[in-house]
Amino acid sequence: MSYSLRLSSRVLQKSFRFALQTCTCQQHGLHTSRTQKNKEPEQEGKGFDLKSFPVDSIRNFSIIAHVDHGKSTLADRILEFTGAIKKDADNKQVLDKLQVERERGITVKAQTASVTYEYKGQTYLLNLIDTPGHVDFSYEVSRSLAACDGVILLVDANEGVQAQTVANFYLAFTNELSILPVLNKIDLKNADPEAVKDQLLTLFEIDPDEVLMISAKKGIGIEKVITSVIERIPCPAEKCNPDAPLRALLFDSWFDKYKGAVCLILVVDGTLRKGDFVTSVHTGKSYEIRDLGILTPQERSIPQLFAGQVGYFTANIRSAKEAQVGDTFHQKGIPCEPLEGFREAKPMVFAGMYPMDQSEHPALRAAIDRLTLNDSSVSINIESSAALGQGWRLGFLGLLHMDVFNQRLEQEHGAQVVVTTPSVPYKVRIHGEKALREYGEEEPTITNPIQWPDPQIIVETSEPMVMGTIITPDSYLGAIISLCQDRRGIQHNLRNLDQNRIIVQYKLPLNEIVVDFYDHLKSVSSGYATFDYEDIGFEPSSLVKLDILLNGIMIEELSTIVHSSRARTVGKRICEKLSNTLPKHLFQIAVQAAVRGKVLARTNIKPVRKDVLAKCYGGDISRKMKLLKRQAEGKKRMKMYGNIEVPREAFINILKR
Ligand SMILES: Nc1nc2c(ncn2[C@@H]2O[C@H](COP(=O)(O)OP(=O)(O)OP(=O)(O)O)[C@@H](O)[C@H]2O)c(=O)[nH]1
Repeated sequence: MSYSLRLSSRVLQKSFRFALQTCTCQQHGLHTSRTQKNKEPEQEGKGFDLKSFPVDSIRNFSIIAHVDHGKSTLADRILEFTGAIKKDADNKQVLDKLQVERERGITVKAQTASVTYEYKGQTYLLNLIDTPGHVDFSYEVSRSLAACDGVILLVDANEGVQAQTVANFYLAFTNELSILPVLNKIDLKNADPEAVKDQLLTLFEIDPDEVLMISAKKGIGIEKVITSVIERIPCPAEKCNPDAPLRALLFDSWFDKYKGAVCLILVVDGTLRKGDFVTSVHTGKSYEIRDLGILTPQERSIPQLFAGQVGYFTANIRSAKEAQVGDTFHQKGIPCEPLEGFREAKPMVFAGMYPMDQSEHPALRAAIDRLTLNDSSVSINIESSAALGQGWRLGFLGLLHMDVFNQRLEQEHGAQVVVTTPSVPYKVRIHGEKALREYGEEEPTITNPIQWPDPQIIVETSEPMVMGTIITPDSYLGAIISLCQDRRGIQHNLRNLDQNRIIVQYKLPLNEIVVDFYDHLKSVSSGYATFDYEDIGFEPSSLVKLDILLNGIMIEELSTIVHSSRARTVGKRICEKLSNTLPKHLFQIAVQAAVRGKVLARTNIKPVRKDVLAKCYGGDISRKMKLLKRQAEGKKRMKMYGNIEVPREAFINILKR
C-alpha cells in the first residue's frame, strides 16, 4: 500500500485546519465561519485552553488488536466522527505518518490524537493512542498503555481471535485497564460475529452482550464506540491529583530538528505551563518549557496542561539520553517520587550496523542518535570490525523492527548502511580469576560471537527461550508441529479455540525463530497461522562457537554461535555461501567450518587457471610438462604465502542478511 507524500501532507494540512475550527466551535458554541477558516493556526492556538476539561471529562484510551484488524482505520473514523479531520475518501490511516508505515501498510509507531466530543450536554476530551499490531512493536503498545485507563480490543469478525489479540488482551488485563471489546469488519461476506463472540467468551470470559459490532471501513457503529468509551472507560481521576505539585510521565519522544526532542507526556498531578522550569528525575537536569501543546493529530500549542491530560512539550532537549521514555518530570525545586515506569524494552535481536563508506561514519552516528530518540527500544553499543571498519552493534525487538529501523535510516536520514546477520544474546558462565577480570562478571551476556570466551573457561552456556503462541486452522496442525520440532521446540499446550481452529503453545529457542520461522510458518499454513511470543528467560543449552577458516586462517567476522546439534548443517551452509561469493584466486582456497579446531564442513574454491601452454606451438611434450610442473609448484608456493583477499563487497554479501 503506498500513498504519495504529497497526498498525505494535503490530508494532514486539511485535518489540522479542521481540528482547530471544531475545537474552537465546541468551546465557544460558535458555528464555523469563513473568517475562522482563514485564521492563522497560531492565532487560534492562543485562544485554546484545556482549563474547561476537568479530570472527569477526560478519557485516555488506546486501540489494541492483531495486525491488520483495522486499528488505524477505526482511528480515522473516530477522528472524522469527532470532527478532528474532515470526512474524506483520502483519509486512510491518517495517524500512520511515517513513509515506511504508508509503504508497508503497517503501524510501527504509536500515535496520539486529542479530540473533543459532546455527549449528554458535556464536552469530553478523548485522547486516542493508535498502536502497532505486529509483535515486534509490542513495546510501543506497552508504552502507550502506561498513559491509558482503558483499551478498545478490536477483533476482525472474519479472522477471529489471533495470536496478538491474545497477547494484547493479557497486556491490558495485567495492567488492570478497562477493556471494550469491538468486532470490526462486520460488512465482510464471511464475517461470523457470533463465532468470534464465542471465542472471546471461551478465551477471555468476555460477555457476548458487551461486544460492539462495527465496520470501521464503512463507518458503521462508530458513534456507539465513542459513547461506550465515555461510559465504560474510567476517567483518570483515580491516579491523578490536580491540586498536588506537578508530576508528569514521559511516555514517548521524537526528534524535531528545530525544536530538539518533543516529549509526549501524561500530566499525572498538578499543572504544567509554558515557561515553567521542570526537572527530570532520571538525569536531575532542569529545562524551561519552550512550547506546550496537544496533538489534534497535528501539534497545536496551548498555554497549559492539567492533571489527567496528554500532551507534548519541547524544552530544547538535544540528546536522546535526556529524554528517556518512562522518566518523571517535576517542577524545579519541588522534588517528587518517580512515577512507576513500565516494562523496559528488552532487545531480542542484535546486528552490526556499519556505514557503506567509513567517511560517512559521523553522519550515520547522528542519524542513529536521532532515530533512537524516536524509537527508544533500540540499544546501541560501539563495535568495530577489521573488514567493515567502525560501526555499532544495535539491539532490536525483532527482525521486522530491525528492517523498519534500517528503512527509516535510509528514508528519513538518507543513510546507507551495511547490516550484518542478526544474532541473539547468550549467557556464558565462566571460571578463573583472569577470566572474571576480563569479563567483569561470572555470567556475562554475549551479544557478539567475537566476544565468545575461550571454551577452556566456560562452565555453562544458556540461550534465550520464548513461549510461542500459534493460532491455526486444524488442517495445518501437523505441518506446524513438525516445523516447531525441527526448531527444537517443546510443546506446552494445545487446545481447541472453536470447531476448526487450534491454539498451540511451544517453548522455543529464540535463536531458532528470529530469522525465518515466521516466513516458514506462513508458508506451511498457507498464510493462515498467526504467531506471537513472549520472552521467558534464559535456559542452559549446549552452545558452541562455529569458526570459519580460509586456508587455515580464522575469519573472526564470520564466526557464529550455534547449538551443537546444528553446527554441521550451519557450517556446510556458510561454506557453500562463501565459495559462491568469494572471488577466485590463482591458488585453491579451502573454506572450512570448525568447532574448537575440529573441521565439520569444507568446500574448495578452485583456482583461476592460466593457460601456460598458450604460447607453446607444437614442440616437444617434455617442454609442456615442464611448464605445467612449474605452474603447479608456483601455485603451491602461493597457497602457502599468498594472501587471500576478501574484498569488502564480498564481506558485505556474506555478512548481510
Ligand atoms: N472490509 C473491511 N475492511 C476493513 C475494515 N476496517 C479496516 N479494513 C481494512 O483492513 C486493512 C487493515 O486496516 P488497518 O487499519 O491498516 O489495520 P491496522 O490494525 O491498523 O494494521 P497495523 O497497524 O498494521 O496493525 C485495510 O486494508 C483496511 O482498509 C472494515 O470494517 N471492513
